[in-house]
Amino acid sequence: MNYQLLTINQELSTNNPVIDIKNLDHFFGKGTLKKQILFEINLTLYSGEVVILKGPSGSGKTTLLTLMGGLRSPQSGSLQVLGQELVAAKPKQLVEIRRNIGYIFQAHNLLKSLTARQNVQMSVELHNHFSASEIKTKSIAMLEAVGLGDRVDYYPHDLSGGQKQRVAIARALVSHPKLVLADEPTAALDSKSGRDVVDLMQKLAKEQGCTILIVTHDNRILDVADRIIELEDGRITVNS
Ligand SMILES: Nc1ncnc2c1ncn2[C@@H]1O[C@H](COP(=O)(O)OP(=O)(O)OP(=O)(O)O)[C@@H](O)[C@H]1O
Repeated sequence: MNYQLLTINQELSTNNPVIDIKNLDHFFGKGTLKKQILFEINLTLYSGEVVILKGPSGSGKTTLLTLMGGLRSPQSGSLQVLGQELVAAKPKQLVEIRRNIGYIFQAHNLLKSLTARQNVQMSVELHNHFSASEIKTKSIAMLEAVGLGDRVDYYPHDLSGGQKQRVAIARALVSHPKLVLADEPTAALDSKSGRDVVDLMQKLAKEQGCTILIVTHDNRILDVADRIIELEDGRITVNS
């Protein structure tokens, strides 16, 4: 046993929370229509982990994912993303945190009028420290990494569902975010394409050392996870 390596790995996983949530509640609606959706969520995600979030429809998975992604404002408790507190954060701070996160959704959300490369480039252009030629090179390299080196100039309508989702993965990972949030990334795909897509996400996440959280109903992909979290009626019931 290499104890030095073990210690380093332990330090890496315990010292680097990418997400740290404490006593988070969330409500929708106002007055008599006010309804609590999330209850006392406590959850820490560490650097380099692939985590699956599952649970019945309506249990609060997407709500939790959008809170972690700075896509809606958390109301109480504490939610830290990459060391930044999002409870009571200003809209500008949420925008800033979103730059450090890659998002992959069920519908790939590619822009129809842009080629695969241009769709990927858009995400790098948010980071203004790269030159135009660097951005182009990075985008092509990322499309090659997802197996679409021969499709860089194709428009979305000329790509299959699985290929479009691979472009979305390239777009999410091209700027090497520390966190990738994926909401039902395989829902619109057949089982083979779905499998390929999650295998690819896992491989790239491990190569880049980023944390990846996948919300899914798809029991066929559970084995890609280092950890599975289960939500039921807005509460975490499994964290293993
Ligand atoms: N913007 C909103 N306003 C009011 N209620 C909402 C809103 N968004 C979600 N809800 C409610 O919050 C609950 C949790 O929804 P959420 O989409 O987070 O669940 P989910 O586990 O992701 O479900 P699914 O697996 O069906 O996508 C549901 O009862 C839903 O109706």
